[in-house]
Amino acid sequence: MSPDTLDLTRTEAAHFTGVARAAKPRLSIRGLDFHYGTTHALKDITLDLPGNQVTAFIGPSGCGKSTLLRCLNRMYSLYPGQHATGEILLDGQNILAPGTDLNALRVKVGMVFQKPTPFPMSIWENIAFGLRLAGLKARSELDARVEAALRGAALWDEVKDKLQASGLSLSGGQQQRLCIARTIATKPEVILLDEPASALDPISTARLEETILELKERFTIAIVTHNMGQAQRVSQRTAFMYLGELVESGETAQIFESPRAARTHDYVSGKFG
Ligand SMILES: Nc1ncnc2c1ncn2[C@@H]1O[C@H](COP(=O)(O)OP(=O)(O)OP(=O)(O)O)[C@@H](O)[C@H]1O
Repeated sequence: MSPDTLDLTRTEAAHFTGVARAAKPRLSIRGLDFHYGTTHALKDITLDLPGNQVTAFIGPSGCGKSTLLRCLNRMYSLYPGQHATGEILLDGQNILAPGTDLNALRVKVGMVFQKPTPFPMSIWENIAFGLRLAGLKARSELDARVEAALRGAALWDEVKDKLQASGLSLSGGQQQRLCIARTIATKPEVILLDEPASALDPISTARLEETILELKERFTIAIVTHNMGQAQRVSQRTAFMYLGELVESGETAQIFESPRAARTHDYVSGKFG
């Protein structure tokens, strides 16, 4: 179901999909279509992600949440046969345009995956690795940036006395915060989180959610989550998707308390999932 099928005016439709309300978008998605070969996975998605806010992508399995996230840093470009059309504007530049510098894009738009993926190296090296690739060499500067990243990911106090221990020796929740530290070390503008707590216990999940709320002060964040409580706790805006379409988006409280579309209501109230 799209706003068109509800017979809305263009202004109402813009309001309905959150385009009119989102102040100062950091990312603007316009008319995005995505294909895996012949599978049409995203259909005419238009959505703004405002800066310094968390936007949650929710919807039933297979609706296209992860695909939408993977468009935002062109992750799909690594795979043959996957193809996006439309526009995704970051700082006014269409990142889907041919000739986009994908390495530079992925520094600006960092990503954290479902399962923690620390490199098999020390905690310090996990973070210094990307900084070195970005050209940093001085040990004192690397130390300072490693510490700042670990503090930003709320991990410093737990690891400051064992920076040379393997990243793989940390708990699952700590590993996920290490991956966040690795991502923020290179100072991205946007952080993409693909079900980052799905492999974590409740205490680690709560810690991660606190970290996400702290990070939004400095970054623009998009999170895919199946957990409706989590979407309400960490996000300021929510986009509900169904069968590759964006059904509606808006402030999180509005989506959960007074959704406009019947299908959104049914999903957030647990009638299907
Ligand atoms: N590599 C792929 N090749 C072909 N089709 C794919 C591929 N990845 C995903 N799809 C299809 O694209 C659609 C959207 O998938 P996507 O993974 O984005 O959904 P999702 O909402 O993130 O689902 P889930 O909540 O189960 O992770 C689905 O129909 C899926 O089968």
